[in-house]
Amino acid sequence: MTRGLFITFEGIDGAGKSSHIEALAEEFRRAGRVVTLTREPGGTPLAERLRALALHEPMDALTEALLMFAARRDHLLQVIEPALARGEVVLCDRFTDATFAYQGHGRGFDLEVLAQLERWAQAVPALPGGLRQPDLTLWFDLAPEIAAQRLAGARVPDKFEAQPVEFFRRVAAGYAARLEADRGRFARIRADQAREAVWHDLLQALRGRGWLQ
Ligand SMILES: Nc1ncnc2c1ncn2[C@@H]1O[C@H](COP(=O)(O)OP(=O)(O)OP(=O)(O)O)[C@@H](O)[C@H]1O
Ligand SMILES: Cc1cn([C@H]2C[C@H](O)[C@@H](COP(=O)(O)O)O2)c(=O)[nH]c1=O
Repeated sequence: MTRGLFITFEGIDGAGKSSHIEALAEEFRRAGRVVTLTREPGGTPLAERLRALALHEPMDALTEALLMFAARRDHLLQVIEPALARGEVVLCDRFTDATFAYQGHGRGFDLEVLAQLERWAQAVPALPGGLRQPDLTLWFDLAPEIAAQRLAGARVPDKFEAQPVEFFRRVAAGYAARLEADRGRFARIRADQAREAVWHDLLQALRGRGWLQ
């Protein structure tokens, strides 16, 4: 059976992830793969309810992190693991790198505690190493000032989108640190380019791994 693939999309709000995720799903379908397109926080009825709380209710950073990981555990067990077991391509708009970037670097919450929560929430005993991680993370790297311009007036901002540019500088630095710690898993996409160039680079990252022709 074809091996499942778990690909995550990451970046600050407004970096351009959603603009490309459906196109990549279509590209995989053209290549004969079944695709599960999903997002975090969310992806199951329970996780979507937790998302509504996390994105709109004021709370401290630990509560926020616990909600993210609770939503993730449900999503992993209900959606991601079954899809990977069926040999599907799972494209997920954000995953645990977002928790390290937003709750860790953005809010300043303890990275070691996040790492422990990650070990519990992503435990899949059948896997070598026992922990589910993405096969590839596409990091849309964009300056917070440009992202803010792109989002200005586009929609009513949620709790995170309403944060000042300094918050997103810390979040972006968090993503850069995650890439440095695990270079093999990440592809950095320069998101300040025109859409066509971003799409080209994204496809190259997939082709370079032999996952698309
Ligand atoms: N390469 C690009 N050049 C200019 N504008 C872009 C580009 N890519 C996306 N945009 C625009 O920027 C805005 C944000 O894009 P998009 O919603 O895809 O970002 P996102 O990373 O998914 O954001 P969020 O995480 O907040 O949902 C949209 O208005 C989109 O049309
Ligand atoms: C998974 C995850 C997400 N967030 C934040 C990041 C975004 O501001 C929102 C999700 O909105 P999107 O439009 O779907 O990108 O949630 C977070 O702070 N921590 C996380 O783990």
